[in-house]
Amino acid sequence: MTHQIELSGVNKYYGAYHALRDIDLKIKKGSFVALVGPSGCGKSTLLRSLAGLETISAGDLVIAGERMNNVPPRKRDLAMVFQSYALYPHMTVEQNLTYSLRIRGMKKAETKKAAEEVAATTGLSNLLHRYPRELSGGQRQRVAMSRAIIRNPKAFLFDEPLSNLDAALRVHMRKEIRTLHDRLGATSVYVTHDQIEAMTMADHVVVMRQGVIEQQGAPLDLYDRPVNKFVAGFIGSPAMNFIPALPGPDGRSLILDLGTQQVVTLDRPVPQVSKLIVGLRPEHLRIVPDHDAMLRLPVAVVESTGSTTYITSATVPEISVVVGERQTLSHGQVIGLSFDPRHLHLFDQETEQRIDAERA
Ligand SMILES: Nc1ncnc2c1ncn2[C@@H]1O[C@H](COP(=O)(O)OP(=O)(O)OP(=O)(O)O)[C@@H](O)[C@H]1O
Repeated sequence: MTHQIELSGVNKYYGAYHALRDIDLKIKKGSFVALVGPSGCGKSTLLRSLAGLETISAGDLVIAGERMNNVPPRKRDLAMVFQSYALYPHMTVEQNLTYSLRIRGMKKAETKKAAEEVAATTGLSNLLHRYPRELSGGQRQRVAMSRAIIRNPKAFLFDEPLSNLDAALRVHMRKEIRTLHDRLGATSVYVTHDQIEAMTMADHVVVMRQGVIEQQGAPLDLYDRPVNKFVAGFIGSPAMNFIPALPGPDGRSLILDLGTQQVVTLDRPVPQVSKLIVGLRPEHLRIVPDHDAMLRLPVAVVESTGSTTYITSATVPEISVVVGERQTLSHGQVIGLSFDPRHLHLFDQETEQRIDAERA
């Protein structure tokens, strides 16, 4: 069996509110899947439905080949890791780790051995006798994960586990969770609203909006070929620039509306849709001498972090540009920009769906 978890036609209502709409999702054994989307899109509801903390209203949920729609959470054999670590404060790390084994009647000697084994994997061997209040945020997070690992579940379900941690620790824990996942050969489902977290940790990213899966696939496939304007704007940081445009009369150019009109000529036919949106990622724009420029924009703001310069144009819509080199630019100065036409994305302004030039 290659799929550890399969959802087909899953719908969830909270009263009249339709929180999950026709969800089809297949999660391969051993894969790391991230559910990502803005607040309220339904990602926690989906995760909680897998865990059995919510009952689905329609559709099928199959885990390791068994239909699980009405199976209670403890019989699903999944382990949930929350952002609030939910550790028992009056228990040591070892007692926290072995609690679930003890209530199932496992002998003391065996639970001790199991705790030591897991602690060796997660780097907690020296901390087994401490209480949660004696641990750092990262260590508590590791205890929470170890407590899930010790149960040897069919899959790990993570609900925004890193959102309480500071930025540096979050980056560190990202790597730690991914390394653990690889070492254990586990199946993991990870909820986050942070697209960078999703892109860097997961093999398969599921982008949700208003209870619907908008797109799913390998992280870089979503970046390279977003199916609509929503996914295009959600994946990538800083966000993709969107410019209203009309097809030019020669069939190979676009008339961009940046307050003033600017015409760019492409290497391919432009789809003859009455109104388009052009998508250009900030990192795909280059500053070039005026005679090579495809676009000319006045500069509004220049911010430099040392390694990277962020430029914002004084146009409507604003255009963001990210370059590696340092720039000495002044407010109001006009810069020439160029880009590889392969990096240009086109969307129908009406439907906001991607349009491919080949289909024109
Ligand atoms: N028990 C409930 N009763 C009614 N509506 C609910 C309930 N739980 C969640 N919802 C609604 O369902 C929608 C999806 O909620 P969910 O918690 O899954 O979103 P989310 O994507 O995880 O958001 P966040 O990132 O803010 O946690 C929201 O509009 C929420 O208000």
